[in-house]
Amino acid sequence: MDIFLDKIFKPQQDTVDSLCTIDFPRVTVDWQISKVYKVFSHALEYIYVENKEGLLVGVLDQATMFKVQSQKDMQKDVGELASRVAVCLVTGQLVKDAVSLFLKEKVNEIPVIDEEGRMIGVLKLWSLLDNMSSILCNSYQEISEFKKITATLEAVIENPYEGMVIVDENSHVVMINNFYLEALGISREQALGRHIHELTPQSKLPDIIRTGKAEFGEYWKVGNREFMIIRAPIKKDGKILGAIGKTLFKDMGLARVFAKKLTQLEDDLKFYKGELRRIHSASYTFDDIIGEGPKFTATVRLAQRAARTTSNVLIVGESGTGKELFAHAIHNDSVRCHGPFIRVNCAAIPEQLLESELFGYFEGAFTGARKGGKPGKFELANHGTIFLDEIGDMSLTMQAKLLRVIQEREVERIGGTQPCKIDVRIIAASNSKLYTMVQERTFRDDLFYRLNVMVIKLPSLRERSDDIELLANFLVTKLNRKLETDVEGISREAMQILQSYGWPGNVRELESILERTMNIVDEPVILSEHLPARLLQTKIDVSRCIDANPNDEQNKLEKGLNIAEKELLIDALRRANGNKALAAKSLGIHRSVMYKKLSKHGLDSEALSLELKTE
Ligand SMILES: Nc1ncnc2c1ncn2[C@@H]1O[C@H](COP(=O)(O)OP(=O)(O)OP(=O)(O)O)[C@@H](O)[C@H]1O
Repeated sequence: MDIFLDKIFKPQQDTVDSLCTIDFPRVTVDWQISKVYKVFSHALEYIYVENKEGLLVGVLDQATMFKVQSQKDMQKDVGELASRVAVCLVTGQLVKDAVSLFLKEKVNEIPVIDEEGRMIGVLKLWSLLDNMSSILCNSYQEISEFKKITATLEAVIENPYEGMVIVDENSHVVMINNFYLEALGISREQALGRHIHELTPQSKLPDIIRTGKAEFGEYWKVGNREFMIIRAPIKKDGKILGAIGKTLFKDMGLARVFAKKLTQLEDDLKFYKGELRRIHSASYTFDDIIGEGPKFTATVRLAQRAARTTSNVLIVGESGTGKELFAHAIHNDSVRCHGPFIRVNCAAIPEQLLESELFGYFEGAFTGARKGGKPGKFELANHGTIFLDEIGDMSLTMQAKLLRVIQEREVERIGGTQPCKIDVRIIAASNSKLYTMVQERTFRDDLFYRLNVMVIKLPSLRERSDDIELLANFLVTKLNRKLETDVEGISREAMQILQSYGWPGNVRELESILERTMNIVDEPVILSEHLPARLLQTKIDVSRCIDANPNDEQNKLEKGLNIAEKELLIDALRRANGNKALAAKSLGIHRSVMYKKLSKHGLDSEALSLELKTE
């Protein structure tokens, strides 16, 4: 203790002198101390404030009753208490129940902190009432805590981008930030403690206190500044303690930018929702299905009947015969037309992924499982239709799982424990091999019979060559839209070639040949020579072009020879890997003759490379 005394207590005469005037306001005592003082005055407390050097620098009001009568006494008194002052000054903490040797009283010491948080002195207090001093010390501790919270709150409120005002239950301002003060054009002193209507007559905070209901996104104008604001009641245990008013944006300019971004986001969302709906919806109806032959129209009628039932449907047919087109049309003609249409190509999805694609999975179900999990196609198709294309390519294990889904009408995500009920109609499609597969036991017969409730067999294009002209003309119109071309039609001769071809790829092949031809023709009409050589080959083989129309005035022999010549040229070039000199040699003609003939048949390098590629 002596060490502290030596270090800290160095009485100075002039300081002690000045104390005699008891110039209290010279000491910066923050509001907490003022509050403590108020309590003291009732309790007949004696209070004085020492500075860091341990000297008295002020005595609080009623404490003028303090027993210090002379400068000498004062010095003595201060000296007596200096030991505890030292402890307090060093630690900066409250010292409770210290015993004053001089006064023979219990003394409490509270550090005096200035507005910048520096400790400028120590407040000594001792009570004539025994426990009063410690009660006051406890209040001091609580007040200190409160001060810390207030400081944090003030830091939060002092947001340079938002205005904020807090009123008590009587609508008197208890807190207000600089932004708000600036907007109002007044100082903090002018605002604190005043009724909010004195600052902003139009404020609705009193209404918020009355109703207890918050208001969001309200428009508020102060001076020439406009804001969007929210007003909300401050409640504790159901009781309204006050209200808060807060601007949402620094100004309306920002609000407008925000609103614009929001609108943009909403538009994007609408677009993506639309896209998703489009992806998950069926695009075609029965009106898009072209064909007038009796066999084909009977098939369409059967499909229309199937659409109106709730049964599963199996569509069989060669590749490109329109199985998916029919599935779309059936869905769109069914009661589920407003539900999703989900397509799964069982052949395109690797075996190990098919299960998770169809049934989905939970997060962490397996390595690489997406965060949050993923719904399966069956879940996505709920209340709609799932189209299982190429179902014959599904493994026996998956077939068993699919059968369970069909029977139980529920799916269980991988990694899950609870199956989920689904309401999905299945349309499956396969090429005609499915029957053979059942016989060979590579396709489960029980599943086959579950799917085989309504069977739509689509004829190949060969079987309905009477529809080729109609289809080809329909496809030219469709492709003109897609390619932005103006092809007017197909010449009679070219049409005859199309009709005599075998079409192993069915309508899809017809569509792709027309697309490719339309991309290269300059003439308004597709002529026979525009068609790929493999179609011409068929024509020569069957010699139908020449025999087709006996009334044709043109030289049929010459035409046939022309076609044969073109085909021979292409064939020779293909064998020579496109090398014209070699091809000419193999045909026994001069290279210049070869060039002339290529030009005669419109086989410039672009057309030629297409021809060579197609085979
Ligand atoms: N009757 C038709 N009328 C109009 N377009 C058709 C017709 N049949 C098929 N198409 C068209 O032919 C193309 C192939 O049809 P789709 O994909 O439906 O055949 P698919 O039998 O499902 O083929 P795959 O078995 O290879 O999946 C599509 O562009 C489709 O629009």
